[in-house]
Amino acid sequence: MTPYTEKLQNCYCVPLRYTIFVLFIILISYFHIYFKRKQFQNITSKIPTIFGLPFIGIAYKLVPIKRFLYKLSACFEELSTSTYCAWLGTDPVIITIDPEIIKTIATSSEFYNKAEIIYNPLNNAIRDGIITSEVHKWKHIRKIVNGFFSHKMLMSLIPLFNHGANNGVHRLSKISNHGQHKIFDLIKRVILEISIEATMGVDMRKDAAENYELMESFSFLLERVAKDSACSTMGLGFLARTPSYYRSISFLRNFINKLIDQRTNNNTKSKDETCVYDEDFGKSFLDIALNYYGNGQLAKEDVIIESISLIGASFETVATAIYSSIVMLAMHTDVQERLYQEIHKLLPQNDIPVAYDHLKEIPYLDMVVSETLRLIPPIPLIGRQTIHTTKLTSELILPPKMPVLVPIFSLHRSKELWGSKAHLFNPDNFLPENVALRDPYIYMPFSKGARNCVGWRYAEIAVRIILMVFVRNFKFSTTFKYEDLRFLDHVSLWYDVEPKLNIELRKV
Ligand code: HEM
Repeated sequence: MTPYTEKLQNCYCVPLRYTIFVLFIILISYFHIYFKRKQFQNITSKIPTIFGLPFIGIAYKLVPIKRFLYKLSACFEELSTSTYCAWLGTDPVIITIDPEIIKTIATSSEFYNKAEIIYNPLNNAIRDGIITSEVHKWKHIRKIVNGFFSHKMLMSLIPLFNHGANNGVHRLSKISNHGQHKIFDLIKRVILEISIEATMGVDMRKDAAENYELMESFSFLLERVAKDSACSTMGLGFLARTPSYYRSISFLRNFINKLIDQRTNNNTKSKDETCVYDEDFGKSFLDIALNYYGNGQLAKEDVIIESISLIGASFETVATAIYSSIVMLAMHTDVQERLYQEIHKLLPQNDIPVAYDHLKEIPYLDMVVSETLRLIPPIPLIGRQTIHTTKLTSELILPPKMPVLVPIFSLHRSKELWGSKAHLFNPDNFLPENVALRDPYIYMPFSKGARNCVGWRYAEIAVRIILMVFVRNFKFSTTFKYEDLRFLDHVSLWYDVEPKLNIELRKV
């Protein structure tokens, strides 16, 4: 072979080898997709299915996160269905707002596990805690955590909720009567302080700077986890796990570790000075958890993880519920006036603390809060997955580990389920006679069944007490239009643009 022909051969052979290699990869991928789709044919042939693009499915439609909730909702209307299957990455998921199916996944022990496809990013950040853990570990932890939410414990927190509410009034007063303000951060701070006092038994108000960093770390982490979820379906989750993401995790862990050490030291003293409770009443979650740690039923790592889980799960959700209720009242001043009258009649003097019995005599507040949680559910999307092969409906048999997602946001706004005015704020939706007519599984801000929100009673009491104190002190208004509200899924629900509010101090 002459040097010329050898050069010519090399010149053609290298691209040819690459072409064959690429064709081979395409062929393998084609067969992979073909067999994967065939494997799920007994599901995809029975319900409307969106296959999307090979390997990423419809994941590209869900990024940016701004469109995520709205896209999920739109598919129900486009496909005229209450249950559809969509390929997210290389796996199919069932997405449903069908109350019958929701009842099955909420109540059947076959669906106790959380859907890995959406919870893995949270599990990466807060390893194997109550929110994401698999059924065996979850049962053990849930039993321990349930202890913190007994009636007696919740009653012991009422002075703390009142104290936190008054603290909020003090801070809001400083910006009242001075134009429109963003107040979500202020509310989040107040609620974070309450959450930490309740769960850790430590007064956080003294350490404002650390408190702020803590709030920022939680919020940043939730935002990263949401991005991780969206990108992971395309295999790009690592893009969300930046150095700041790891710094936030380590900041939170160190913070909780420090509190645990502080608390363990204090517990050895005869009288605990940092504990904010009356000794006759309950203890903090940390006290209970440390007890289990002491007798070997919980590892220290579990105490750290469950503490982060409880603070994380409680503070953004409760803050969002309170802030959203205020936004709704500011946008619907007739509702606000009626609510004020109800509260004023019950508690004519501003300095009387709200007691548990007062909460039984505020039906209109109950309706306002329920309607707010319908339109603006702080957790907009949940998901479970099968443990074994399981019958979901008479037609659908699901293989193990098949995820079923419930977009609570879409469920609560479905015109099929809530009527043509489903998108509008109307507390009358929660008049007892209207509630009695509805399927209970079309409303689930706290989820339902054994794996529902463990803190729902805590949340209901805290939100009501704080709102009563705020509404009796201030009149809220805004120029922001209800129709312009848009929401994002950052694990918890976020406002795309936060409405500014006018806060007017009421004359007593
Ligand atoms: C308005 C406030 C709240 C709302 C709307 C809310 C909503 C929810 C929802 C929908 C779930 C189910 C999540 C899922 O299935 O993935 C959940 C779970 C959970 N929530 Fe809440 N939550 C609120 C407040 C709280 C509070 C105050 C705490 C604790 C103090 C808390 C602790 C938890 C925990 C630990 C779980 C996981 C339970 C388990 O898997 O066993 N939440 N919450």
